[in-house]
Amino acid sequence: MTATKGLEGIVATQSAISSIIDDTLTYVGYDIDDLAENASFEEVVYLLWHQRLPKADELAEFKQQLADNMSIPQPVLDHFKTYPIDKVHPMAAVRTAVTLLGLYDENAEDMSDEANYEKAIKLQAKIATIVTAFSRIRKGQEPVAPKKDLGYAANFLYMLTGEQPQEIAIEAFNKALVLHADHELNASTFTARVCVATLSDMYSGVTAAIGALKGPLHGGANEQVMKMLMEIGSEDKVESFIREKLDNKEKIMGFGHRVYRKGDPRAKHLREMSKKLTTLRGEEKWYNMSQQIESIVTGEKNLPPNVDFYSASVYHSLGIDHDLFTPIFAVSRFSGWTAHILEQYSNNRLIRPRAEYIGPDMQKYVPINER
Ligand SMILES: CC(=O)SCCNC(=O)CCNC(=O)[C@H](O)C(C)(C)COP(=O)(O)OP(=O)(O)OC[C@H]1O[C@@H](n2cnc3c(N)ncnc32)[C@H](O)[C@@H]1OP(=O)(O)O
Ligand SMILES: O=C([O-])CC(=O)C(=O)O
Repeated sequence: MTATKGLEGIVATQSAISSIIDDTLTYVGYDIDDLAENASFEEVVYLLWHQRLPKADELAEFKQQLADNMSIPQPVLDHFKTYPIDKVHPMAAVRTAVTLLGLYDENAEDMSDEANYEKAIKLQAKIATIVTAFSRIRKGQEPVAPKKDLGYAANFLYMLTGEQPQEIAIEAFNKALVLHADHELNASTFTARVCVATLSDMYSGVTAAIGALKGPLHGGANEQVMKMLMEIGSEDKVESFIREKLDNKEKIMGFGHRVYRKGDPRAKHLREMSKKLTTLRGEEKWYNMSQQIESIVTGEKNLPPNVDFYSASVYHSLGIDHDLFTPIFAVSRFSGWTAHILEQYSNNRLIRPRAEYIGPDMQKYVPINER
């Protein structure tokens, strides 16, 4: 038995949800470029869960179901107030809140198909409220209740700020949600599938996935990218900063990918949005600095940017707090996680690989006073 480090290249399951073939990403066979230009996030969620696009009446009903399920139990809101608020990373808060939410779902343990689909709706609806409510409560603001007549992207921004968002912000945020929704067997989705393959419940599956997304080698990279841009501070400092990092063999956050070789197809959409939004905000420097970093890292290491790189300056331009970038990734990825959980349940087998043992051989127990 020989281990493959990081399971690189191992095909661990079959899935009909999304695919990455020759650097092209599709959701259920629809090219991500097509969906990014044309689809609403709700349509994409429906697509991932049903493996087909909704008809107009189905979409209207689906949007209504999401809007109807957005409010969260008062004890979950109250619980936020008990956190050591200035020390808690929002991803940790969200992880705890999602697990707490499970306690208030009387059908949490019901494993019927209908109950699991309903849980997926509830989770997708409520995660937007959890993230936005936590963001407000930690600033001493009251949470803002969702508006039933707003779409998902608009509602998120509305609940975050308490103000009707501008069309351009809704459009950009919707596109970002579409781009982050699913990505084959990435680390957090794999985590969710491993968890529920034991026939554990959906709340456990998404909680496990949040934990995996949080890390800086995965979803946590978008916050780190903004941290790096802030640390560099200005365009004239980019070159020396990045070259020093590369010389020290440090990783540049937002670059590289386990699967893509030529480039992440989502990055170009975010690059374009970054240019547009930073310009509108009069803060082109974040885009210019990002471009400079891209040209150095691509030139020196042949590593293209991934989805996390330009999403940083996009979210920053939307006025979003930097430590909310990864929770926002989670808001979108809930759709993919729940789609994969439903798929796993529908054709389940325990996921249990083997380890190549490299420890010492057959040792004899030594009594404690002889060690
Ligand atoms: C949504 C997402 O999860 S997208 C990914 C988000 N994560 C990041 O942006 C973090 C930075 N990137 C990375 O750490 C990696 O590229 C990963 C984790 C995404 C992929 O990792 P792997 O496929 O395991 O590649 P691995 O980490 O083994 O790197 C291979 C080589 O490329 C180098 N490398 C990979 N990424 C980077 C990077 N961002 N900056 C500099 N060098 C890098 C490594 O140092 C290594 O070099 P070596 O062979 O000389 O030691
Ligand atoms: O697929 C991966 O390894 C990481 C990624 O890009 C994602 O989850 O969107």
